[in-house]
Amino acid sequence: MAEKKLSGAGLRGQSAGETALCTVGKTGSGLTYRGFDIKELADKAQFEEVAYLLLYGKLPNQAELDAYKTRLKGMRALPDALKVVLEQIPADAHPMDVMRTGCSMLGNLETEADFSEQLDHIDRLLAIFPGMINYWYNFSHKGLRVNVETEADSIAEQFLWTLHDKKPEPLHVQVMHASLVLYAEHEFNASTFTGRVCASTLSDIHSCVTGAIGSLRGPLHGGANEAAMEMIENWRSTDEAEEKIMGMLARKDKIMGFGHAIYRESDPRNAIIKEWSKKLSDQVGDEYLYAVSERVEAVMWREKKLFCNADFFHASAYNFMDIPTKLFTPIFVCSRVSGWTAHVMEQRANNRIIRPSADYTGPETSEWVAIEDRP
Ligand SMILES: CC(=O)SCCNC(=O)CCNC(=O)[C@H](O)C(C)(C)COP(=O)(O)OP(=O)(O)OC[C@H]1O[C@@H](n2cnc3c(N)ncnc32)[C@H](O)[C@@H]1OP(=O)(O)O
Ligand SMILES: O=C([O-])CC(=O)C(=O)O
Repeated sequence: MAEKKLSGAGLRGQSAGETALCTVGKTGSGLTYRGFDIKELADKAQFEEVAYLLLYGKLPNQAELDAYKTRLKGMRALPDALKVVLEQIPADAHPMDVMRTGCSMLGNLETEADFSEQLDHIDRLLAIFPGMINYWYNFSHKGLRVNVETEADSIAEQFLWTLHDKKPEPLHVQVMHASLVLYAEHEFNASTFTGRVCASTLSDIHSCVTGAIGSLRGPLHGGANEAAMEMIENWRSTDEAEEKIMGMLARKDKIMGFGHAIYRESDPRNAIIKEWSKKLSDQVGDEYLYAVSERVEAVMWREKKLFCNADFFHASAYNFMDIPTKLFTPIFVCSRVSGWTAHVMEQRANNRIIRPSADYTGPETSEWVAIEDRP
């Protein structure tokens, strides 16, 4: 199978370094983490197993997994000073800005003094992020100071538990595990590359992750799951969806949740999350959202040969689990922090400052004009 032609702007098709963490689109549509196929990981692994694989270099055995989960469970508490900051952030703030601020604040409170401490800080970020965003969400939207030191067994369960302030149902936890596995790592995508550039200056781990959060926020990257939801939630029938998509294509609008910088004919994560979305749709008795999503998928392929990326069916899947749309991209952060930080460690282990060149397009020479003589 021919690979997608990768050339032109956006550094497309240029190698910007080496990684042992992930391959994307090597066979046109494949995705592997340290050689493991994404389908197998999403079907069989808990998110903590995948995080361990990325961060510690191998799949954990049962004793290692149990110990890792216990370690993460013990790292969930929010420092009081972080709670104070979270309580200042208004309800109409974007939750990705809350993630960015929360991560940065933690960097002030628990600064990485030496790279030898990196794994402690990384595990702390993994453990704290779900409770951090949901503490802010519940406080700002409901005046509730939610307990983040729950009995949740995993990061997947912790997210849902701290969001809804109760133990979630097993099916939802299973879907969250799969979702977090799918989002964990993706080679040199924009947010990971941001993190690596920051790491290459020998900056601290919180700066690397804070920068990566900022890059993930945009609708061309992680923000697409929210943007897709905001689009499809307005449509009550498949015919309405088709009519609206045709109109958007005629106006040359970008359809969020479609297309990819590397994959050519499909994103392997889509089939997996789509299947979960269908299961959840049946469970909640949904009458149109899944069908609307499927019609949009069919029309986009028929009209443009554009396929759903990882974000599109995540929108309906999260919606069926009663997750507010504005929290979709923060879930991506709770997962991708594993990949980002694995890349930071990889960069640090074999570092040279990332500093490419630019093709200059400005004037050859400019003549100085005194300020009083300028037009
Ligand atoms: C987890 C993730 O981050 S996955 C990505 C999430 N982002 C989105 O879903 C946003 C929508 N998609 C996009 O904007 C793009 O497909 C990107 C940013 C993902 C990739 O961008 P590129 O690599 O530049 O796309 P690509 O080179 O394949 O584009 C080819 C053509 O298809 C068009 N196209 C690509 N995606 C879309 C889309 N979603 N809707 C409409 N047209 C599109 C491009 O505008 C381009 O048209 P042109 O040749 O007339 O300029
Ligand atoms: O690889 C990319 O460009 C975007 C993406 O799918 C991801 O980061 O998961």
